[in-house]
Amino acid sequence: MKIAILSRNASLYSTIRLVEAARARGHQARVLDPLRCYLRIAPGAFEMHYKGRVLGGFDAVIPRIGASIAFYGTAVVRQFEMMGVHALNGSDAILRARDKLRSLQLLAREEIGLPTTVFGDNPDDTADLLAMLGSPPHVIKLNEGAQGQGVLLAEKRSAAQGVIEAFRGLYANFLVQEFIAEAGGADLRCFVVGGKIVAAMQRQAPEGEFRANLHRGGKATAVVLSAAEKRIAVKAARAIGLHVAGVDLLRSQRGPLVLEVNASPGLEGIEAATGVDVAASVIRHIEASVGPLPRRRTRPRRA
Ligand SMILES: Nc1ncnc2c1ncn2[C@@H]1O[C@H](COP(=O)(O)OP(=O)(O)OP(=O)(O)O)[C@@H](O)[C@H]1O
Ligand SMILES: [Mg+2]
Ligand SMILES: [Mg+2]
Repeated sequence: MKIAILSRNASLYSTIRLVEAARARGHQARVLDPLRCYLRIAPGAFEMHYKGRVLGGFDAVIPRIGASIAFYGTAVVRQFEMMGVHALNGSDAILRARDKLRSLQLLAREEIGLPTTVFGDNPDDTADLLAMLGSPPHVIKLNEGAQGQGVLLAEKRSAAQGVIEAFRGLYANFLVQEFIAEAGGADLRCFVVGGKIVAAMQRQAPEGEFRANLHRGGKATAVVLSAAEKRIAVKAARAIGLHVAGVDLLRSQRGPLVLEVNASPGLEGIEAATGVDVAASVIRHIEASVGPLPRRRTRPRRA
């Protein structure tokens, strides 16, 4: 197979590992900066160029689309899809995952456990909005944040109100959630590939911090998931429509709760903590999805 890896940085651990795993399994792999892919759209004809040259002949594309380039990056993934190239994660699913509010609505529809969440616009409604959630502490998070940035804990109602006012002043979209105190600053990152958990780690926040993200100083260890945790992680990835997903769970008194579903989960932390060759399982999944070669679609697939 000829596989395109859409990544802004060819020297990132995740990108390097995907290239290695693809080549080790006999495929061609090429890293493309999504912002250097440009598109031509005409009736029934989709074309893409890269740094002055025509791009073509790819069987599959692995999108690694960071939060800051979601609009452009998913347009490129969509163009690949229109050209009949198999996308590991589809453009629509990536956009769903990027929007935490939309993701939580989709998860709740499937009756998947999650921290109760509220969302509102008008300052006149803030008091009632917080009352809908129950007593503090509350977690306030930017709708499109990542790496724990823009996730805050408000111990008191007045603090929550202050943060909400500040976010509104910046025209930022944010959610307010119940704080799951019994998680004790730990979360579970479940790596789902093709409807199966291939690796899982527990991340523990450092002393005095409630966010378990590795970028916030969290420490990762391999973890054995319960049957219920496996089930909910796989179900959450499916509800968002992602073939590869990093599902974040909290262990709570009422069972596992999904925090979010990430469309481009990092490989470094999880491979280091678990010793699992996650990159190889991603490539194996693409092989199974694309099927035996040679086989090239010549007509655009319907969106
Ligand atoms: N409602 C909550 N109750 C308790 N802890 C929470 C809650 N929401 C978030 N956290 C903690 O904060 C961390 C970051 O939250 P979340 O995963 O929603 O944000 P993110 O910035 O998208 O993270 P990522 O880098 O994994 O994409 C979680 O991993 C968890 O440790
Ligand atoms: Mg996230
Ligand atoms: Mg997270």
